[in-house]
Amino acid sequence: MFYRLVLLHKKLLIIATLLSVVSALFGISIISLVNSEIEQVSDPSSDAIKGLMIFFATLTAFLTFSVISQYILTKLSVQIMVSIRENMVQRVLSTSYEQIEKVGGHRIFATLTKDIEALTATLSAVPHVAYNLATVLLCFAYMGYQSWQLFLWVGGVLVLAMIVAQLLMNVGIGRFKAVRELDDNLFKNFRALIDGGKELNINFNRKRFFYNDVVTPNIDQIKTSTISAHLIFIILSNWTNLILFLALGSVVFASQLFLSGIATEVVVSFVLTLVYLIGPMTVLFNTFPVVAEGIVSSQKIEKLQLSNDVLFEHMNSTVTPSYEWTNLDIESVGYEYSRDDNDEYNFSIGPINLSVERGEVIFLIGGNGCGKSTFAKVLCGLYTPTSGEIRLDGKPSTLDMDQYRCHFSTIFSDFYLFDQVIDAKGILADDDKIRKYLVKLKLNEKVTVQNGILSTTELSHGQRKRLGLLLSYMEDAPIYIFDEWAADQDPYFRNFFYSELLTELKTLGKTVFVISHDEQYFTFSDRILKFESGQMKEILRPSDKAATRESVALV
Ligand SMILES: Nc1ncnc2c1ncn2[C@@H]1O[C@H](COP(=O)(O)OP(=O)(O)OP(=O)(O)O)[C@@H](O)[C@H]1O
Repeated sequence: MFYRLVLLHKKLLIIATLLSVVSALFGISIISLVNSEIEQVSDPSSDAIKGLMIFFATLTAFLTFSVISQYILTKLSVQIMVSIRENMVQRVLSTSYEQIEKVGGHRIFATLTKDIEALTATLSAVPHVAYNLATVLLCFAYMGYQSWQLFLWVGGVLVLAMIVAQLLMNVGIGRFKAVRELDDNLFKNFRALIDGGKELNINFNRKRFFYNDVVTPNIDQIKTSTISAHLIFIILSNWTNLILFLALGSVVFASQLFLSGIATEVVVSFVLTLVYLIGPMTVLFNTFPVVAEGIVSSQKIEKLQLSNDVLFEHMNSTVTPSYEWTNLDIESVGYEYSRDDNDEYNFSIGPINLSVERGEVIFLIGGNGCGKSTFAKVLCGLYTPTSGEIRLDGKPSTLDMDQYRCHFSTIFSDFYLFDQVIDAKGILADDDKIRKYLVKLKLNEKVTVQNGILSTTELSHGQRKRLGLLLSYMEDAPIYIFDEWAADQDPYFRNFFYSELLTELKTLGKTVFVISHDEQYFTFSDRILKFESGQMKEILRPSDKAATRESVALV
């Protein structure tokens, strides 16, 4: 990812780096100029005015190129941040629901906040590193040009420093990795803090336990690990500073003790260059922790196994369902939840065989945990079958999942309510049509709509579900899945759902799957599929004359 993002911005990066090199060249020229002026201090024939003018001209050029390159670098940082954000949102959107569920929302959330920030900081540091590295390399070249013997001496000291620095860097990265793992847990706790607000507020003992025994130890661990990680980089930074001074001292002493043939001007020039180098070298050393955190974040992002399919060309087109479909065939379909290392048991459904025709109203029934919702998620393409095949008019669902999924509109029990109402074309729906359904669902006194945007979604649970129904209705999909929609509705709306809405949808030619425990309404189904421990069998409806004893004991 790191490499890909650098490539994406290579043009600006190259321009910024080239300007940085030019600016660094002017920096070196200033040193060289000062150096030659020192040599002429005792020479009365020297033209100091001319020297001064060149000095100011060089200063101006140095300032101009520095400002321009820094401006481009800042622009680059912002662009990098924008593209990391876009890239991550695209990757999450391209990732299957299955994988997101498996990874866990808190980890994705931690990545969307923490890792994006860390990666942005690292990538933004790349040009600064390039700028300072260019300065350092040019200074080295300048020193090498002045005296290769003295340069070898300085180089040896610096290589030694770099080997130790690399070892320290590896330890630091390891410690940042440990911190990052703890951060995942912190985000999980943050989520509990918000989502569990009711439970925490009502029960003081839980609140105390959550604070003292869950959150505080987590935060303390992060504190200790972060300090220990930064300690490594403090040691690293001081070590490299020390080495620079050591190089400075060694130039002075080595030129006296071992390399006595070297001219004083050359030694002075080396000292001046090394002093000048303290600035760029300090910047480079200070970016070590930033780079380390970026590396850890980049590895963390890859570990989430988000989709790399971020080619969103088709984002500009709409997928359209076939309203005239005739056959939905579910052939030997099975699904098994993937097992975690600490899972002793994992649930599976199937093999399921079923053939559905357009316009059928099918009830899915069975006790808690028998696999109804799991089947519904497989049916609408949120989960990919682990065995068997689903075909719509003979076309396997896996050929084009987005195309297949667009045939469904769903309301699961943990549904999310968007405040933008969109129609079948994926554009904001017509206000008058929305208002008609707000009235029908008795929400018109609570919610208004303007340009397809609902005024509020802050409603009671039952009302929110009704609003969910409105959104689903406006999507105008050929197939609907309602997962215990009526469970928390009052008798009026429960009756409305089974006796009016289902009939209306059927009349419109829609196919409806209803997960239900409401036995008294089973007569509104065309077919009933009963689930038991992941297995499905079709049973007769209670109203059927030929009903068997089994059809009476439905759940
Ligand atoms: N995300 C998941 N990861 C792993 N296993 C899961 C997951 N969701 C559900 N399960 C397993 O699948 C089983 C069936 O769950 P499912 O939600 O399909 O039941 P259900 O029939 O819809 O139940 P209910 O009537 O209570 O809604 C659960 O008992 C659980 O063991």
